[in-house]
Amino acid sequence: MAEPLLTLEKVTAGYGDAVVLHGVSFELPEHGSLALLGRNGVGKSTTLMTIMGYTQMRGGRVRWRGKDISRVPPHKRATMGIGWVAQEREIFPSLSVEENLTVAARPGAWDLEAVFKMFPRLNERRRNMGNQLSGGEQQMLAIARALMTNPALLLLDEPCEGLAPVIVDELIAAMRMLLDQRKIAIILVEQHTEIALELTADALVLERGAVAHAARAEVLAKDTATLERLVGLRVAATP
Ligand SMILES: Nc1ncnc2c1ncn2[C@@H]1O[C@H](COP(=O)(O)OP(=O)(O)OP(=O)(O)O)[C@@H](O)[C@H]1O
Repeated sequence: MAEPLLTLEKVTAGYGDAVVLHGVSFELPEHGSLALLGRNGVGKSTTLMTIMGYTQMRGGRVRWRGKDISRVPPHKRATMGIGWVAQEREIFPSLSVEENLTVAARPGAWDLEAVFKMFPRLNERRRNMGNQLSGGEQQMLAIARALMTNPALLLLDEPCEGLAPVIVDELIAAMRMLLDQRKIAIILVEQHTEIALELTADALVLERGAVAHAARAEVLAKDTATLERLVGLRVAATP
């Protein structure tokens, strides 16, 4: 079998003395897609931050294409092909849209033309400063900027949070396009459970920093009992 793109092996990690993740294990294949679900505070963002190298590992391993990267610093992981879109978006306020995009760009299929094709709004706003953008435009810019690094894996932390439904639809369309192209792997943390499960191939539900359930996304989407128990939402079953 082909080597997974990313492997977490019994990862225990947290912040200083606070241990948040307790033995988290999963694999993601090249071009795979995984929804990371669970109630507030169960460790979803911490899992993404651990993959990026921003937390303190207490045990276990993070492997990238088989190589142990547990001690590799975040900037090196970025150059290896891991792109992270933080919940806070972290747009540079005093740089233009175009400057925000080119500042971390690396050669590859994703260039200005490609990201503007995916997000035409950003093209219209290319000379605007980061602080002149709406929340939705900032989120598009954050995703586009991560794509400009031409990652093999994109970590998306609640990209639809707090955005108007019309913008959420645009973001969903963009994520679907990304996944359909099957040139990139995605881990998606999303409160909108139905959206996440519709987009991704696989799903993982965390509870108190541990994996409570793993399933194909289409199977979990119909498993309302598990969703109600572990995600806490009353989710309508997909027919
Ligand atoms: N920088 C930090 N320092 C210390 N503790 C933190 C830090 N960030 C998060 N935590 C703690 O880690 C735990 C897991 O938080 P995390 O943000 O990973 O959860 P989450 O599942 O992403 O939830 P949410 O949907 O609320 O973001 C929480 O108890 C939180 O208080």
